[in-house]
Parts: sequence; structure tokens; C-alpha cells
Amino acid sequence: MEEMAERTGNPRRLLLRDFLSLDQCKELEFIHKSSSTVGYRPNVFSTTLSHLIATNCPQLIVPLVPLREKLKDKVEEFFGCEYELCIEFTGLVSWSKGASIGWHSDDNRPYLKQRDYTAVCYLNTHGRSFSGGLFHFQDGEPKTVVPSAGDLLMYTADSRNIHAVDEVTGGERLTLTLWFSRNSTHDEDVKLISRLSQICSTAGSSEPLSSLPAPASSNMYLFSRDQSSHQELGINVCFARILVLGFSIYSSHAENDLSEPCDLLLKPLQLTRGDELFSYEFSNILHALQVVQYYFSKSSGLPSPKSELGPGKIAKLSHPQRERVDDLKHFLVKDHKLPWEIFDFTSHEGAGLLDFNWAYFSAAVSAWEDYTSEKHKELLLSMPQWKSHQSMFCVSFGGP
Ligand SMILES: O=C(O)CCC(=O)C(=O)O
Ligand SMILES: [Fe+2]
Repeated sequence: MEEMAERTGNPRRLLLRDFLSLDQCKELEFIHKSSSTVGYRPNVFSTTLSHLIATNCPQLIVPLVPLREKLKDKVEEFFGCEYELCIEFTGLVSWSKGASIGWHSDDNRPYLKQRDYTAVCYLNTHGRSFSGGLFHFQDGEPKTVVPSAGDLLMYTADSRNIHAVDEVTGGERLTLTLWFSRNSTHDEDVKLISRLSQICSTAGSSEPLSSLPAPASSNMYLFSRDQSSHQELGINVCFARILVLGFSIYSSHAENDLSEPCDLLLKPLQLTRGDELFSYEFSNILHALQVVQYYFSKSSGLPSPKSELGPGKIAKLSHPQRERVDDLKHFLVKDHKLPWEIFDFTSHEGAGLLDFNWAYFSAAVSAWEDYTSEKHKELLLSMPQWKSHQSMFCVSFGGP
């Protein structure tokens, strides 16, 4: 642990090693890579809690709740806050090749003045998952922070902490970023709980799997190399992530014309790999992406499938089916190199990730369902307490 308090006056920053475990980092990576949208700055992708709610995945907030709580406690303790802070914003943020930010403080806009403290948790490691992307403070120690999975950097959001981040030159740099405020009118929990109450009261509480992911509007997933360039050259980032992991998509939908190929991603579809078609029907691209990301996040930790893959689970693509797969890919990805340019992990994470086994994948479909319904149950059990406290916190369900 390194403490970087000023000799006199209030502390201004702290770098804490191994604040999160690698398993926690992996779980957050799964959530981000299966839910992210195109962010506000070029080559940045983000997953906010309100977006998880809006895409009918409120259960994915559950793993974040204890981590937010632990972070807030740490920030309050280190900065010696006399009263409780509120969390103004929580986001999973990833930066791809080309993303960077120049010298700034985090409260440097009139509408950001409520931000008092920043916490950045690094979820992956420089040199392993990405290159570039070093963090620098303009003055004081530490001068440079080399992101390493599990480390936490916290600092006051004011001009005592002017900082910048070098351009990412490859891979995908991932963080969990929170801002804290002393001003409780900026508490994100209040807004989130109000939206959660709306969807949790309309959903049948005994039917956890009514919570299949529902993609947001297509433009939120549309990435283009240069944001001013022609929209048609943009790609859907959910589809791009599926492609770089070695899959493609088969849609049996009746529409023969591909004038709105993006709409096909909102309908039931199947996954293909090479010339093989997986029989399971996913309800839409976001559902397929979640299972794919779940499989890769668990790559070695999935329980061994109980039996060999049953008959009929995998079929060879017929010639016309193959053509449909290729046509869809063609229509959705005009710029063929782009998915690999933005989500180029193979040069960093290594090709080992691409070892693939359908029996394990098939087991991942049900493991994902179990994970989803377990988190969903936790959410529903927590809601009454969250509502009455207007705050999201760890509710213990232990017996008396
Ligand atoms: O990701 C980081 O290391 C810091 C990013 C940053 O400065 C910001 O989002 O304001
Ligand atoms: Fe910043």
C-alpha cells in the first residue's frame, strides 16, 4: 500500500494494490463486454447501471453492489469524510486503440462541479490486455500509474489532481470508474431505484427468466471509425464482439431482403462457428452475446459437461444457410477489418482464448441461465430494503 498524502493539509490521492480480486475483475469484464454501448468520446465504450436496467438486465447490477459499497467506504475513510458521500456515477468503461484523454481535473465543467472524489479500479493489466493507456498526474507522486488488474486509484476530483491518460495503442483497457459527491441531490441510487421499482413491479416476481436481455436502440451500439464518417460504415458493437470471438450469426427470419439487417439482430437468431450451426435459438443479439461472453469469462472454470453433446445440437450449415450467414455479415460489416481493429485482443490475451468446445459452450448456456436467475432473485429480495433506504447496499439474506 502506498499513501500519497500531502505532508500538511488534506490527503489528495491514494493508489491501493489488489483492492479487487481477479475473479471480481473477470466478472465485471463479463458484464461490460456483454452490455457496453458506444461512449461519448472516440473509441470509448461504456456500461452504466441505468443502461443495464434499460436493457432488461437489472440483475447485472447485483455483482456491482458490494464493490461500490466497499469503494465508498474506502474513499470516505481515506479522505476522512465527516459525512456520508453519495455515489454520483458508476460506470464500466473500456478504451480501444486510439482512445486517450489530455490534462484535466474531473470536475472541470460547470455541470461536473458536484464531483468531489474519483475512484478508478483497473480491471485488466497493461502489457497483457492492452498497450499504451498509462495514467499520469501532472505533479506529485505517484507520477505515473501503470494499470494492473485489481488496483484502485482514488483522488480528489479538483484541480489538485490534474491528470491525463496516454493513447491506447492496442487491446482494450478496462476500468470501473466511480464519482462521489457530498451533495446528496446527485445520488445516482435514488434515480436507479426508481427505475428498478418500475421494472420489478411489472415483471412477474416468480419468473426470473422473464429477464432476457433486450437491446437498446441500434444507434447506441453503432461504432464508426470516425464519428463524422458515413453511418453506413459503422458496425454494431455486439455483432463485432461476437465476430472477433470466432462466431457468426444465422437468422432464419422470413425477411428475405436485408434492407434493415440491424433489425434482424433484435429477433431470434442462432450462432455459427466455421461451418457449424448451434441449434439453440437466442432471443436476440444481446442474449447471444451475454452467453458468448459468459463462456469465455469462465473458459477454464465451467463445470465439465455432464455428457457428450447430445445429437442434433450442432448441424452442418447447408449451402443456402451459409450464404445467409455470409450475406448478413456482409451487410452488417461493410468495413471488414474494423471489428478486429477495435476489439483486437488476440495480440494481447493470446490465441488460447479461442480454444473452443461446443459441449462446454452448451453447458455455458445453462450455467448462464442459472447465474442470471440467481442474481435476479437476489435483486428481488434486496429491492424492498433498497426502496426504503433509497440506497443500494448488500442485504444479507442469512437466517435469523
Ligand atoms: O481511466 C483512467 O485511468 C482515468 C480516466 C479519466 O481520467 C477520466 O475518465 O476522467
Ligand atoms: Fe479524469
